Amino acid sequence: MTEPLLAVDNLHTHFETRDRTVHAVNGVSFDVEPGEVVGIVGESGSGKSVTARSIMRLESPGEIVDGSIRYRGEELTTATDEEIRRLRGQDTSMVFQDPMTTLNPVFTVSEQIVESLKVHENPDRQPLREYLRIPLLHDRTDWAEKRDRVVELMSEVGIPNPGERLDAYPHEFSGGMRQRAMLAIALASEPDLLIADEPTTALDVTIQAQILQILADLREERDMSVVLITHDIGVVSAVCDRVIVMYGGEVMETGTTEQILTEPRHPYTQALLECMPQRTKRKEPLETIEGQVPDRLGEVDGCPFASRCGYAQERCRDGPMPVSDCGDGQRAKCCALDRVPDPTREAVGVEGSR
Ligand SMILES: Nc1ncnc2c1ncn2[C@@H]1O[C@H](COP(=O)(O)OP(=O)(O)OP(=O)(O)O)[C@@H](O)[C@H]1O
Repeated sequence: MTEPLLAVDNLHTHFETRDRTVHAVNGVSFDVEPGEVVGIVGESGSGKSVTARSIMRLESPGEIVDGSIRYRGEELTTATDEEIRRLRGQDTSMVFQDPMTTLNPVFTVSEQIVESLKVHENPDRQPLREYLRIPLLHDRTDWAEKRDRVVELMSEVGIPNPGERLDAYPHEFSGGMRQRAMLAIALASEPDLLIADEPTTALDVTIQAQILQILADLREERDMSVVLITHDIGVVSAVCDRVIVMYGGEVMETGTTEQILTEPRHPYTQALLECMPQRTKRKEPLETIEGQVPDRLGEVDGCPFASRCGYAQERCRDGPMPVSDCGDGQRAKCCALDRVPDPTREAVGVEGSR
């Protein structure tokens, strides 16, 4: 069997706060194959961003305390700073929800794309502390030779008339254009894996659809893998091949996008789907999941969703939950599956459930 591009295995990332340890990521495992788009979905606070940042080794002030992250078979949890710089400069890129906090306001967008091209050529230019802020340009000598590539990248991400926008600063771009600019910067390093953390959350639905289409096109054209993080399960249906549903720092369910959207087995996935605006009739109030995401992550015995779950019973509050194989690669971490309605059986009118 060939090695996946990315293999996350039993990852635990903790934050030490003044009075306790936050188990933000609590035993997360998943793979990403070359050219695959994997969505990580869950409510706010479920551990999606910390998982993504741990993969990029940007978990600080958190700490990876257990588990493994392998990229092309290379272990990242024990990698040196130099190896991590090389990974970020040449193999993986990340885009964040708010481009304004990542773009440097005092340099033009095109200069920042050039900087990313230079980091790709020489990853040692990129000290860790500079990663989240685009490093200052010390010289502009390569500008002329890089100009054509910048125009190409800007047009690839749908920035209209890129040749006329080379002198534009981030504040002269709209929100959607800034997110495209961030994508161009991320793509300049020709990554095989792009991690996009809520890239469309701040955008209106039309622009959101355009950015998702760009991601889908890029995957086709570049055979790039994407990990797309979103709290909106509707977004995953647009581009993802596979979906990982997270809650309370743990993976609740995984499956193909079709399995998750049409045959969800875990009560949490079913509840998330019921809350989708697309599934609510017009004029009816939006559904919500009762209760709150647990704030004492990792300190609850049993399933973190048990306190909000309509199917929970005594054994759900005791010990680690089993992961059940639901068939065709779909897996759910739940000990009450025999009580949860099975949408596949309901659809054909079969009594009872698996
Ligand atoms: N610097 C930090 N110090 C302490 N706890 C943190 C820190 N960063 C994140 N956490 C905690 O880790 C948990 C997971 O956070 P994370 O940001 O990964 O959630 P998320 O699913 O991405 O939600 P959101 O979409 O709101 O970012 C949360 O309980 C959060 O409060």
